[in-house]
Amino acid sequence: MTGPADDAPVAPVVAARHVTVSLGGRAILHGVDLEVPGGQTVALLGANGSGKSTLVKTVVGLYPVDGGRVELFGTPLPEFKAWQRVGYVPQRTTAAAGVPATVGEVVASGLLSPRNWIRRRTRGDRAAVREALATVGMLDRIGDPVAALSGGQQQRVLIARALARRPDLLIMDEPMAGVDLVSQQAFADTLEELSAHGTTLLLVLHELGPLARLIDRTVVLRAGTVRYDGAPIEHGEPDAGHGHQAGHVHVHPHAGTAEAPGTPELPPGHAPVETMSVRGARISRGPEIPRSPRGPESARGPESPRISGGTRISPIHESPEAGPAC
Ligand SMILES: Nc1ncnc2c1ncn2[C@@H]1O[C@H](COP(=O)(O)OP(=O)(O)OP(=O)(O)O)[C@@H](O)[C@H]1O
Repeated sequence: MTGPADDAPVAPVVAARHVTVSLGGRAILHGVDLEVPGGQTVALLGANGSGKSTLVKTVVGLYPVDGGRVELFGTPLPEFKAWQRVGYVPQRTTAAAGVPATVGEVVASGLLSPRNWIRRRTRGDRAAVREALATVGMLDRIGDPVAALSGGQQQRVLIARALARRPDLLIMDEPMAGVDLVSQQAFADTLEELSAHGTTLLLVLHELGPLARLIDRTVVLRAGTVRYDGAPIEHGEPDAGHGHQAGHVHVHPHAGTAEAPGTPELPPGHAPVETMSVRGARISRGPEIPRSPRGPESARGPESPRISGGTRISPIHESPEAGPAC
């Protein structure tokens, strides 16, 4: 029998509702709406300066909102405490940051919050670190100083740092930047495995590239507003090279269904899709096509399967201000 709880709507993992953000006295985001249901993989695209990093930083609580609100797993951000469920890899800086730490230490730091920084590592922590490093193909470098790694390898260490806490939501800001092609493919495989286990992925990208096969949906920002939200498209830059008007966006080949009759309407609250080209044809609206096998209910609970079924780490309880691993 189906009880009332079974019928209860499942909250999106990420919900930004009419979010407005100002930085340095300038409005950067202008009423952005974004909902990411559990298990979905969303690419956030847009030109330089369109507000992608600002949006994801706002989602993880690094920037305050002027207006609107953000919810994670159905909880308004000011009350959100389950940061162990969230992994965040910022736009590439450096994993070394002048600190003479080893790869293993940097990854292990992702398991700690400011409140438990000096607690001893448990066996479960060590297993989580090793598993995360194996996932990004860096386990053999666990004892090396991060400063000795290439930029791409440092990026993989930062990704492992986020993976170590086995997040239900993983947000990454341009994770492919500076990563060589072979590593990009390996990284795409890693994300695919995470996604298959129900991890929700929000990825800031300039183009889909090797991640194209994973992407369920693309959202394009322009000048701090959502200009496209729908089927995967390769990139959200104006396409001068193809003779279309500036502002048109290209549809990824997988999005061919956008041409099909009976194209579903965008859900309420989503920005209308601007005119775009689909294999040479012009359409004015694109469907949102979430991958069906993983519905919202697939957002994992605490006992859901993890990257490879390894030893689980103890949950680390953090204060709301502690923020995600980043
Ligand atoms: N801390 C800040 N203070 C003031 N302005 C900022 C700050 N951070 C970003 N901005 C401005 O906000 C706008 C959006 O920047 P943001 O980094 O979010 O864009 P982006 O789409 O991520 O760009 P990119 O692809 O180049 O990383 C830009 O005009 C940028 O100069």
